[in-house]
Parts: sequence; C-alpha cells; structure tokens
Amino acid sequence: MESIGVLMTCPMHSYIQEELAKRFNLFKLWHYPSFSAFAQAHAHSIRALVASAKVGVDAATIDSLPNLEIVSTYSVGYDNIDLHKCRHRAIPVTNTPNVLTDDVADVAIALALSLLCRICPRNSTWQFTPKLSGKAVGIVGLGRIGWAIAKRAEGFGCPVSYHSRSEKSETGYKYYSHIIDLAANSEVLFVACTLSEETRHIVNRGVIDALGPKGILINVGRGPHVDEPELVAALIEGRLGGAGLDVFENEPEVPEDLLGLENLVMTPHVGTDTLETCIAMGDLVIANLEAHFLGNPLFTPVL
Ligand SMILES: O=CC(=O)O
Repeated sequence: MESIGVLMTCPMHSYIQEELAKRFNLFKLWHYPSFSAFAQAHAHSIRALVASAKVGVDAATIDSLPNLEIVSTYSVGYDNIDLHKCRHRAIPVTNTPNVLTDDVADVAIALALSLLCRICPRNSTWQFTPKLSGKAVGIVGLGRIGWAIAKRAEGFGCPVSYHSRSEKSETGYKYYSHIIDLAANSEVLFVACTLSEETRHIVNRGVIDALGPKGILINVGRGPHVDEPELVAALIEGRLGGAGLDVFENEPEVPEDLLGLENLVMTPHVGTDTLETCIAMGDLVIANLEAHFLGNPLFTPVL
C-alpha cells in the first residue's frame, strides 16, 4: 500500500504519524504553506484523508480531492467532517469509538474533583471545599462516554440522572426529557453528547441558571455545546458555582475573561490524550484504512 496517498490534516500523536508513514505515502498538510499549495501539487494522489477532532474536513476540501475514497477520523466525534458531502460522493467515513471512552470519562471526573476539592487552586488560601461524593449528578447524553461517567459517578455514591433524545430502557437512572429539569435537579452536570445542530448551545442561559450558584458544569463533549459568553458571564457574576472545561467554543482560543477565574478548571482538549489511547486510536484508524484498501468490511464506520 506504499503508493497510496494519505493526507493528514494536522499533527497527531507521533505513533500514528510513524505507523501511517510505514504503510502509505503520507502527506502532512501542515508542511505546506496552504491547502491550495498542497492541492496544486498532490490533489490527485490522495485516496485517503485522516482528520482529527482539531482539524476536520469541509466540503471544499473534499471537492478538491478527486480521488478521495475514504475519510478516517482520529476521534470519536465527527462533527467537523462534512458527512453530507461524503455521502454524496459515496466516501465512507470511520471514527475511533470505544477505545477512548474510559479516558474521556476519567478526565470528566478529574475535572469535577479538581474543581470541587481545589486540587490545583490558583491561590493557596486554605478553605473548606465541597465534596463530590453523594452529589446529584446529571449527564447530558447517555452514550458510551455518558454511560462511563455515570458508572464512575455511581462509584462516588452519586445519584445519577440524565437527559438524551429519548429515554433508555433499564438504565436505573432517572430520565428528564427537558435539559432544564435535569439541570435544576443536578449539582454536577456533565455534558457528553454528540455535537449536532440540535445540541449546539444545548447549555444556554436557562440551563446555567437552573444549575445555579452552587452548581458545577463539566464539559467533555464539544465547546459549542455551551453558549460560552453566557457561561463566562455566569461564572463572573456567581450565577454558576463553577465549571470544568476540556473543550471550548473556538478552540484553541479561550476567552480572556475565563483566565484567572477561581471557579474554573480547564484542560486543553486532552480527554483522549493518554499514551495507551493514542496508540489504540492510531491502530483503529490504520485498521480501517487497510480494511478499505483490501476490500474488507470497515471496523468502525460512521457512513
Ligand atoms: O474530542 C475527541 C474525540 O472526538 O475523539
């Protein structure tokens, strides 16, 4: 497969870069001054594209690659991939579910603990802190990651409720069909749903106010799930108790006003960045590409 042209949209862990380069003719988009400079020289060579949560692929890019056969994203989320265009061109899309679920759930709990227990306080003034154990936990999106957060929260003795498009049978968790009701009945609200037009700004001023001045918001989904200016205002005004964020609305930009807030803990979208998981995600991307070029069924197709 050494002659098959594969384009990576942005730097990823060295493991996947090295393993792709061993198997394919690998092009790294960031080594070119612009996409058009790259496309002029190599557009016809590209048969596969590897995207990530940081840089996806839009319709114009897909249109510029006439021989593109598959898009494989090094992420579980595929909100930044133009699925409509891929479907139209009959280009299969794969992602990396399952292998990263535990990591994202771990980071969600770590953000909650670090915020509540002030594990890394910005100033070292001694003060008593709220506990996580026993707090009412709400989860927005009870998919794989939401479920893994729920299991961890149960370990802390937290009663768990959730909101999702529809009620899931036999979870044993209380279901709220309206997110506002979930927020009003939660002390810690975790956002772990897929980003879509329906869930963009699902956490708006109403939800933030329902969570209230003692409530904690943890977002390990996507930045645009939360109306960020509303979140910033609520944190500054004390209308929301605190937030733990791994994702931001305009990554890698972070609003100036967030920096320095005492009731905020941030990580730079590292929910899937453990070494073991980066390797597993890389292996899954490669397995999908190899399956495609060998004419075998894909392991984790989205389309
Ligand atoms: O954000 C990370 C992912 O979608 O895998």
